[in-house]
Amino acid sequence: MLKPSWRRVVLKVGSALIAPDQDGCSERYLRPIAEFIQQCRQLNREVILVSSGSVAAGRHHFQFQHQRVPIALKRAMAAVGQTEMMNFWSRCFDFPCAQVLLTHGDLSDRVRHINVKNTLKRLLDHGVLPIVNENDTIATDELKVGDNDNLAAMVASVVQADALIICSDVNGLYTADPNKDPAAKLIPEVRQITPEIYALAGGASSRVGTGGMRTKIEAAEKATAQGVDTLIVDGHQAATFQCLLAGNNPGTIFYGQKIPLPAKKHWVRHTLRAKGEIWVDDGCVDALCQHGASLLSSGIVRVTGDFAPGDAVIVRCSVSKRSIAKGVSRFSASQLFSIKGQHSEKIASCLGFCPNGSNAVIHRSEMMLLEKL
Ligand SMILES: Nc1ncnc2c1ncn2[C@@H]1O[C@H](COP(=O)(O)OP(=O)(O)O)[C@@H](O)[C@H]1O
Ligand SMILES: N[C@@H](CCC(=O)OP(=O)(O)O)C(=O)O
Repeated sequence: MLKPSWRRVVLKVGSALIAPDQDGCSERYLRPIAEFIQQCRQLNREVILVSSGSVAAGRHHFQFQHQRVPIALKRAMAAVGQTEMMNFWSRCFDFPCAQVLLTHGDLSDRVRHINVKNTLKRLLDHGVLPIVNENDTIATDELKVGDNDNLAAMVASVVQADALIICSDVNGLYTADPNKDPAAKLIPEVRQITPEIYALAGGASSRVGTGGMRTKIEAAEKATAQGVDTLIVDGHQAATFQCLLAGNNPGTIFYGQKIPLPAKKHWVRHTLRAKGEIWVDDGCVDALCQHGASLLSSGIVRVTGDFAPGDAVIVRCSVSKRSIAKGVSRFSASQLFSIKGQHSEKIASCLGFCPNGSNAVIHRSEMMLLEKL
């Protein structure tokens, strides 16, 4: 059941709905989705659309028969398909649409992240429908989110949505891929995303989808951590949208956590990518996990990777090798190499300066424990 009070929703539409025949955009499934968006707005509910499909929509302009498309050609397909897709959506509405193309780099840089947030807010305030996609034409592997399920979850966090609705070609999470296992059963509700839930997910079975069920569960984990209810629904069926408008769940609902993660911690945990690892001793693991302490240099045994101050890192136990926490390091890898194992008072003499006036290597406000020990 959807919360009756929801006011702002992120709606993600997969490629198989935009260009089901890989022959340009098709109206077949988009009309009922467009009507749903219109009806939401009439009910004073704000919608942010995350639309996949630039590659699938642009593909027919290129003479290329193989299934595996080279990346340079994919970028070109995305460039032409994105305009077709935007034109298509714009024609569905009598209010303005705005194209918002993002990469992971835009969401992991704090200033650009805030710019994205402010722009989306202004668009919503002025009645414009934001239509978000990954900037596939320029995104490199390091800068890419890689799939629009995770991108939609990051957007839901940026705009503090009440719900994330992922429209797919399947009506929810099943006990196994229903396209492969006819005995698979729909799971209508998920309260906790555990490794067992991830184990149910297979890859994409359509020729156009990216990521399959796994990326949808990752998206649900990101969104629910910030209190956002997440639904996976079948975007092929007009009845799906009537059901949603009536406040019912037509597929699988992952319930938002009752105590959402604070925004900064959520960003560290679910948006930033770790650039290295800090290996710590048992005493340090205990201080972090049992006493909520900040990470100090004295507990550090080893540092791997190349990171700068402000980059995210994984904290790992040097004995069990388990990942303990993720946080923002206030020191670079090379600085930590000089101060590892040293008491905090020695930092200034080891480095010749104290880089940021603080002794914590990772302050507890910028660190997330990854598992309960
Ligand atoms: N446990 C599962 N439950 C439902 N679908 C699954 C599962 N495992 C794998 N899938 C596959 O995931 C597909 C949806 O993902 P994908 O093709 O990436 O769609 P989209 O374009 O909507 O993102 C389904 O068509 C289904 O074949
Ligand atoms: N950004 C890509 C879509 C990536 C993606 O996640 O696709 P899908 O699995 O169909 O939602 C595009 O517009 O072609």
